[in-house]
Amino acid sequence: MPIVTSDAAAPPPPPGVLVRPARTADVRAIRALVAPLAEARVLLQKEAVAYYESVVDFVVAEVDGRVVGCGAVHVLWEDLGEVRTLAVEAGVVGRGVGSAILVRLVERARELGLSRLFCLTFETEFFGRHGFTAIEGQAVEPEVYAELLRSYDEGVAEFLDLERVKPNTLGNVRMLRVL
Ligand SMILES: CC(=O)SCCNC(=O)CCNC(=O)[C@H](O)C(C)(C)COP(=O)(O)OP(=O)(O)OC[C@H]1O[C@@H](n2cnc3c(N)ncnc32)[C@H](O)[C@@H]1OP(=O)(O)O
Repeated sequence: MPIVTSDAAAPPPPPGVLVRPARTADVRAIRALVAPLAEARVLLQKEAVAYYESVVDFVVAEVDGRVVGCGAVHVLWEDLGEVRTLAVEAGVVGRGVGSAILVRLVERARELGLSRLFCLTFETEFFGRHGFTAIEGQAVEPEVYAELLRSYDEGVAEFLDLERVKPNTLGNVRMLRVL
């Protein structure tokens, strides 16, 4: 399957939708978006402090001044990042908000100098339309894998597919996009 390396075919953000970097004051809204999805085990459950610590990773989508979606790109290694916590309010799905967030995250990944983006998801069609393809096995060399094992981040444990987190990731697909 060919790897998509451009967003030329990506739809523009829908009218009235503003995608912007998150601020600390958005953390409450981000947590409210994530809560039901974490409850349903679609997204990883995290403590409030983890959102403040990673707020610079996040963008939010705003409609009429209200946050209706969020997403983050987390750097894993020199060339590699992970799309995390992509969520759109249930009443707004299917209107292009998720795509607008993901397009912005890909842009952000490129600005950071990343050349590959990983994600772990049930939404394989959505990510597939954005150039991600399913991968088997690890996305990093054994030397980098060994370095990443030193991380305390639960998301990194899931990226590494460690035995202890496998119950959390059951049914998720590992996907990668070359930027
Ligand atoms: C790495 C991770 O974070 S994995 C976790 C991913 N998040 C989740 O699973 C949480 C629950 N799901 C969600 O929050 C959302 O469904 C998301 C984030 C997956 C997608 O967000 P949405 O705003 O619905 O995305 P968007 O509207 O851009 O695209 C969804 C579908 O709607 C359709 N669509 C897009 N724009 C429009 C539009 N303007 N009008 C009608 N339909 C549209 C597209 O065909 C698309 O189909 P696809 O999913 O087969 O590609």
